[in-house]
Amino acid sequence: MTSRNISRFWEWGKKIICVGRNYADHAKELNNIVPTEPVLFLKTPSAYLTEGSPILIPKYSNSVHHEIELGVVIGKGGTAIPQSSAMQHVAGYALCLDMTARDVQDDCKSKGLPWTLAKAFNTSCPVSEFIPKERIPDPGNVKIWLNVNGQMRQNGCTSQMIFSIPFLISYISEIITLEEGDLILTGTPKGVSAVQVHDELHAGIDDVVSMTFKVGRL
Ligand SMILES: CC(=O)CC(=O)C(=O)O
Ligand SMILES: [Mg+2]
Repeated sequence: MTSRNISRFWEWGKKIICVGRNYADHAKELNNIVPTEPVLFLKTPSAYLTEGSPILIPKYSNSVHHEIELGVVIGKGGTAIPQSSAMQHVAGYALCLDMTARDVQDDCKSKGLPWTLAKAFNTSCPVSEFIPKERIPDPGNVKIWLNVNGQMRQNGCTSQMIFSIPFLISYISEIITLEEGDLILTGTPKGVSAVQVHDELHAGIDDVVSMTFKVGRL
C-alpha cells in the first residue's frame, strides 16, 4: 500500500469545495446580496496550480479576477460533522486563489447558468505550500493579503467571514461527504480586480506563508 503525504494534497485529486460571498464587503462590491446561507460551488483537481507555473487566462475570457482566500485542508473525512468537533477534521491550511472569469460568471448569472466555466478552468486554483494546523492556531483571525505588481489589492482578515470554518465544515459535510485531502476555499474579502498577462501576483497569510504567481494566456 502506498501512503500519501497530506502536505502534497493537490496531488491527491480530491474535491475542491468553494464558498462564495462569505465576506460582506466583497458581496457588496459586486452588488451581490449578503447571503444568509453559504453559497457553494466546486472546482476540479485540474484547477490546482503550484508556484513555478503560470496562471493561464482561458481563451473565452477577457476579465479574469484574483480572489485571495484561506483554504482548509481536510485531514479526517466525515458526513454530518458537528460544529463542536469540526476542527478535529482539519489537517492544515493553504493560501489559495479562486481565479474567476468574471465576464463569464456575469453572463452565467444573467442566464441562470452554473458557474463552471467561470470558476473551474485549468489553473484556476493556485495554492501555497501546505501549512500544518499548528502553525495557525486561530484560523478565524488571520490577515490574508494580495498585491499585483507590488500594488496592494486585497487586505482582509478571516475574522470578517460571515460563516466560520467550523460552521462551514459542518454545513458542507451535511451535503457532501468530506474526505481526507479535500480542500475548502472559504471566500474572498473585497478588492478583487482583473489580472493581465505578465502580471505578478504576490500574496500571503500574516507572516506564516507567501506565494508568487505569474499570469499567462492559453
Ligand atoms: C461572486 C463570487 O465569485 C463568489 C466568490 O467566489 C467569493 O469568494 O466570494
Ligand atoms: Mg471565491
